[in-house]
Amino acid sequence: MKKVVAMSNIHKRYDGQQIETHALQGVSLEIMQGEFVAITGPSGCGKSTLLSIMGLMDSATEGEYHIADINTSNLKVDQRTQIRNEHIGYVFQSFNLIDNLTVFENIALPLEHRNVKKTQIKQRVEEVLTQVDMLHRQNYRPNQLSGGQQQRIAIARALVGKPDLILVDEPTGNLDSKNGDQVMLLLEQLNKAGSTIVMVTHDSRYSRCASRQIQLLDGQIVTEQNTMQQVQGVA
Ligand SMILES: Nc1ncnc2c1ncn2[C@@H]1O[C@H](COP(=O)(O)OP(=O)(O)OP(=O)(O)O)[C@@H](O)[C@H]1O
Repeated sequence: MKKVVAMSNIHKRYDGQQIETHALQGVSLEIMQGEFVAITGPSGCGKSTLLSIMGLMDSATEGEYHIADINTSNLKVDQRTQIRNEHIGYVFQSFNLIDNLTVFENIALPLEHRNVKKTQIKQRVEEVLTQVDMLHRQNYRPNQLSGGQQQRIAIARALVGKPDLILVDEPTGNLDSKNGDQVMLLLEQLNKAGSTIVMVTHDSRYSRCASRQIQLLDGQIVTEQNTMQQVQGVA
């Protein structure tokens, strides 16, 4: 199995005007291809900071981070952007879709940035729309869809470039429980089909859907466990 994430002794310090926050304090972590990892822990423990560093949206102050065997420590900004575009897909709590583009155009965007041919874009976008069961809404705009449907489109957009890693930040935070359950079920299906997923969640019902749970406290990993059981009402 390929190692997708390898973090070694990651620290993150934020310099405030008067105080420095030591948000991550020596996190070491490996994630293998095909895993579904949930990161949990109380507010302020460093979950979003860890996800941002994993997603190359922010840099560690100290430590080494390899994604798909690429050492990210000394990359230039444009190299980081390229690696982010090619290796990582994101799903955010607030969907982050572009309202004046159609569903199809939103999903096509990451492939257009890579200069993929139009015919290939059409084929791949239709493929992921079918996977999330939203092909019939391809000409809609995001504001014509329910929250759950918008999150499925955001998941399709994360999938379209066949990333090594899908990072998911509180995917059910803006959804009612029925739509939240459907989104979690979709993530489980994608993981079973081979996607490697790392998800931050406050919701212990959903974190148990992951095959591995990592709990953070005050910027450090305090417990890890494998969770094989499925959650009633979700699976
Ligand atoms: N840009 C920033 N500047 C200064 N401090 C920050 C910044 N971002 C986060 N922090 C601090 O770092 C710590 C970890 O924050 P982080 O957002 O990673 O926590 P979290 O576990 O995701 O919290 P939540 O569950 O509430 O979203 C907190 O003490 C926070 O105040």
